[in-house]
Amino acid sequence: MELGIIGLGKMGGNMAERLRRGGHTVVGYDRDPALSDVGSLRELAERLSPPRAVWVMVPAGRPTQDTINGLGEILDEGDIVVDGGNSHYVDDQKHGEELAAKGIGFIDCGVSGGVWGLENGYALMVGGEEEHVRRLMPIFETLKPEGEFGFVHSGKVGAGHFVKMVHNGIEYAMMQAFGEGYELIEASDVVTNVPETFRSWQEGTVIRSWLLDLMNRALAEDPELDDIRGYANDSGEGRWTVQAAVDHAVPLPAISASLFARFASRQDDSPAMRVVAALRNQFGGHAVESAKGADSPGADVPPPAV
Ligand SMILES: NC(=O)c1ccc[n+]([C@@H]2O[C@H](COP(=O)([O-])OP(=O)(O)OC[C@H]3O[C@@H](n4cnc5c(N)ncnc54)[C@H](O)[C@@H]3O)[C@@H](O)[C@H]2O)c1
Ligand SMILES: O=C(O)[C@H](O)[C@@H](O)[C@H](O)[C@H](O)COP(=O)(O)O
Repeated sequence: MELGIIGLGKMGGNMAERLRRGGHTVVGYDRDPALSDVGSLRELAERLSPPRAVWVMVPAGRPTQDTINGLGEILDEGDIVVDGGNSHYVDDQKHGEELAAKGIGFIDCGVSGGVWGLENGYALMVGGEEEHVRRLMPIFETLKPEGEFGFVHSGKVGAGHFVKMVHNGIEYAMMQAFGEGYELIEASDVVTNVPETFRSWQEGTVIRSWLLDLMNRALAEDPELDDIRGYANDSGEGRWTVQAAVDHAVPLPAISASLFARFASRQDDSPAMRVVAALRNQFGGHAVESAKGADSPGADVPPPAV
């Protein structure tokens, strides 16, 4: 079938390629003219035959909002917009209502698989009306991995991005667990072959997984991960997961801790731990380390024996 794709970066570019390989006709628009097939959103719409389907694959927030506003002006009744970016599910409900007022359908689609999706397929988590999802099925079939799994129509508008958000929350906690296990094994004086240990876990263990495979790939490239600073960014999904947990009063200790660990990774020094150190010093005379490097007067006590 015909599809317009807006945003031809790491994800949209590969998705367009996978769809073309699958026999679909794709017209792509990107604000970067070097990537774009057409010069404007309007030209993209004109190149498609009605009823049209347009897939938005740009960063969440303002770029997605602007694109959906633009499409709302250009598309006609009966057309469908899919938001495949990592948008917040609460934005979907607004986008769905705005487009529905013009007779334009809206589907939110959480996409997983990263830059590997071109070859492996993309896991798709879809929210929207049954009739709209059915129309886009040829596209979903080509994008998803081969086989039984990798596609779900999770519910109404917002459901796709809600489950993608939770998927990413789980992703945060799993990565954090691998990271903490790595740090502890590295700290031990009995384990001498750290990369080999992680490699061995790829088969037979309870924790074998794609993330573990990717960790081994990274360790094969840089066995001590010396070239990477321990600084982890986030693009919103973990925060939204924790916010949703608060809204639903659902305890999420592991995912919350993994989100906060990322925030901690961005600090050169911890104001909170300066307070802890200052208070230990105040009540117990315990030594503090000077920000300038020298120890303060006062002897620390060893931790109690266990
Ligand atoms: N990278 C991943 O692993 C991954 C996986 C799943 C979902 N996502 C989501 O997919 C979306 C795209 O991610 P990406 O990794 O391809 O990002 P990217 O930065 O590689 O590509 C984004 C593209 O969108 C274009 N763009 C930005 N604003 C635009 C606008 N207003 N109009 C037209 N084009 C515009 C940029 O020029 C760029 O080419 C994001 O929402 C992201 O969160 C990313
Ligand atoms: O399932 C996936 O393919 C990834 O989760 C993907 O969505 C992306 O890599 C995240 O945007 C990273 O999210 P953070 O920037 O929040 O780590």
